[in-house]
Formats: sequence, C-alpha cells, structure tokens
Amino acid sequence: MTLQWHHLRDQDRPGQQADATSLGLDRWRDLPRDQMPPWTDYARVDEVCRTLANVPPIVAPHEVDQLRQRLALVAEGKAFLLQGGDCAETFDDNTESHLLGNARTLLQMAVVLTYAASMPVIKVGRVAGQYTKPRSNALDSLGLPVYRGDMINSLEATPEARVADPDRMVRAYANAAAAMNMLRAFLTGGIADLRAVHDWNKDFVKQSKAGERYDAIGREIDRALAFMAACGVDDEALHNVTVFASHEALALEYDRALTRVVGDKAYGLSGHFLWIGERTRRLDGAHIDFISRIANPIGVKIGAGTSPEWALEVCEKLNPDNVPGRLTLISRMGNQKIRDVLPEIVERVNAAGHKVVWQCDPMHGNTIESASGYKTRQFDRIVDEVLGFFEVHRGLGTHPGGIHIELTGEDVTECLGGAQAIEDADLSMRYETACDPRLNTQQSLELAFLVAEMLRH
Ligand SMILES: O=C[C@H](O)[C@H](O)COP(=O)(O)O
Ligand SMILES: C=C(OP(=O)(O)O)C(=O)O
Repeated sequence: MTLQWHHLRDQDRPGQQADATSLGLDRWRDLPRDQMPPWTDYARVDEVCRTLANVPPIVAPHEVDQLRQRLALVAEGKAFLLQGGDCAETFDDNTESHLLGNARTLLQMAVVLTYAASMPVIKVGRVAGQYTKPRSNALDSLGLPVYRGDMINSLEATPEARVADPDRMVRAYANAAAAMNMLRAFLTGGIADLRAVHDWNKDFVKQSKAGERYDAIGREIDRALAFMAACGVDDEALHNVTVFASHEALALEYDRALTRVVGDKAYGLSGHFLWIGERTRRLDGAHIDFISRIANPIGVKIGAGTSPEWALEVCEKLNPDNVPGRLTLISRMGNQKIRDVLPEIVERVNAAGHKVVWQCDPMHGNTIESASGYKTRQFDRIVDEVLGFFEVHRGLGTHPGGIHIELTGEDVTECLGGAQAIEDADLSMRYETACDPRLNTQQSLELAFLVAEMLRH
C-alpha cells in the first residue's frame, strides 16, 4: 500500500535548491519491498511519520559528511573501520550502563587496533537506532508473529505484543535521541580520555589473558602520554573520542521521516551510517532506491550468494560519482565460503575502479543452532572468517578495511568458545540477546588482538 505523504516540511522551506520530490525521496514507496513491517494501521503510520518529519534529527549533516571523509581514508588504505554493538537494541536496555558498557568495549578494541597496527581507527556503533530486525520467517517457534525489533513490535511472546505498532517508531526516536545525547556527552567528557584507558577494562575481563594484554598496552600508553606531557605536547584527540551511530535502514518509514533536505542533498539523519541488509538488497527494490538518494556513507551486506556482476551494479547504482567513503561493501559469507566467493568480487570491483570500503561481518554467515537449541556462533569460525577476509585482500593487494561485529559490554554467554571456552551447556547462563548471539567483552577483546596481528602483518 502507498502511504499518503502530504506535509513534508522540506518542500516548504524557502531557498532550497532541491526538494523531496526532485530528489526522489519517496520513490521507494512504489517499489517492491522485502521485510515490510506488518503494519495494520496505516493512518497511524502516516501520522507518526508526519510527527517525525518535524522533530530535531538524531545526527547532524556535518557529522555525516565528516564520517564520509574519514571512511574515504579507509577506502584509500589509510585507516580501519571498527563497527559494533548489539544485534538488536531494546528500549529496556537503553540504559546508561548498557550504552557505556558497549562503548567501552568498542573503545578497548579500538585502542588495541590503533596501538598494534599504528593505524587510525574509525569507530561506529550499532547504536541509537538499531531497533529493527529482518527475519527468516514470519512466525516464531510458538506460531506467533515474529519479533521484528523494538521499533516494530515487542519481544514479549503474546499475540497482542507482537502486533506491529507504529507508535513504537516514536519511542525508537526518543530512545535513539537519548542514547546519542548521552554518548556525545560522555565521550567528550572524560571517560574517553586516553588517560582513563585502564578504567575501560571491566573487572570481569581484567584477570583474563586478553584483559592482562590490554592492561599491558594501557601501561605503554601511560608511558607515552607521560613522555608527551613532559615535552609539552597535548592534543584534543587524546581526550575525546567520536563514535558514530549506525543501524540497518529497514523500517523505511522511520528513516525517510528523519531525512532532511539540506541545499541540494538529502541526509538520512536517523544515524550517521545506514546499511542495507542481506535480505533487502534487491537492486530494483525499495531499500536500495531509498538509500541511493541520501548523501550519507552507506553500507550493503553481501552474502555468499552475491555475484561479481551484482556487486558491480550496486556500486554503479549507489555510488555513480565514485566518491570514496560513500559505499562500504560488508561481506558476511561464512568462514567456509569467504575464500571462494569474495576474491572475484573484490577483483572485479577493484578492476572497474570503484573506490569502496571493504568490511567483514564475520557474524551473520556463521550462525548455527547448538545441540541444546540455542542460536549461537563459534568464536573460531568468526576468527577464521576474518582471517579469510585478510587473506583475500592480501592476495589481491587491496585493503581489508574493517570489521562489523555484534558485541556487548556484558559478560554474556551467547557465542561458543574463546578463551573462556564457553560450551553449549554454558549458553543458558547468560543468554540475553533479543535476536542474534553477540560476542561478550572478553571475546571482543580477544578478537581485537587477533585482528591487530593480522593488520600488522
Ligand atoms: O540479525 C540478523 C537477522 O535479523 C537474524 O539473523 C535473522 O534471524 P532469524 O533467522 O532467527 O529470523
Ligand atoms: C541482519 C543483519 O545482518 P544481515 O543482513 O547480514 O543478515 C544485521 O547486521 O543485523
């Protein structure tokens, strides 16, 4: 069904060089759309979107441009992209301690990567908007409409709670705004200061091998900072961190409503970086069309079924001007396929001159069901997919630009293995994800050390 869309503020602003119509921001409404939220009350969807079209956005256009410029460095092989956070953010978990726990884990990984590889690391959270999930089946194991993320319905297992509720988009906006507000304040206000590098190491990680290695790096950083201070060298970058916000652009009503026209461009201001998932990437579909029309840095997941021809077409469609930093191709092929499928894609895209960021998501191609019935992932397979990603790029002389991880700052037991040797029987101890299994803090740190070694070599 096509929604009515009468009151776009962008169109009313005087002096605009472009407007929503000339930019084609609503063409997606007439295109085939996968993973459509099963709305029933379309009038309410329309009302909610009109409200969201007039609220202050979550992020600002200049920040979006800044991220694109930083990602251009990744495309040129001069920086590394670290992206991570919850599989599915939830309203209940949108707390100070959860947000800071995730942010600290990301910062710890970034310190390890920056220190070991001497390369700038661009930090992007799956945060402040990661409230929708594409699903394999419309019904869950109980026969209820499946949970599709807090922006759409509730995890609670009742028929009423699973009805798609448009008002949840307003709650998602409010939660995203609060999360972004808090992160901005904390990451420039002391906790992200490199002098606090040891404080990021949580007690439950400190005693582990990864925690000890991390503290050793921290001590070297302390010495370097003391040396710099003695020389009178100081820099803002030592005291502040920028973490950009990203999410999957799945509920297009939400992302469209938070899009603003600025000059001759449209910016999707629901987040800095938006990506299209493996299940919604059809070239003639709504998601690819929408994302092609905003100026943000964007990503597209590419699974093991991706052909080199498709990859070339998506580059031409999403980045016709070949702007470095605009497009990230996120491979998620599984450790058993990446070495076979990725090389030809990289080779052909590279030979055609497309300047993309290559990023590896080693999570989504490696999901299994454990013997006891938990959806899980094996740490070794995750590491092996990243290794395969590095091997492919090393073989072709291209830059393995980044990783994309589902993680949490909690001591959960959702993925098997790692130094803690989490086994199937342990999964039930702290299996807390709303959707897919995340690496816990220790596993995330272990992965960072392994990736740092790969980067160094
Ligand atoms: O995060 C990714 C997808 O939403 C998820 O893997 C789909 O899970 P499902 O196969 O349980 O629906
Ligand atoms: C759904 C996701 O991934 P994919 O589209 O690769 O399955 C995700 O990253 O949350």
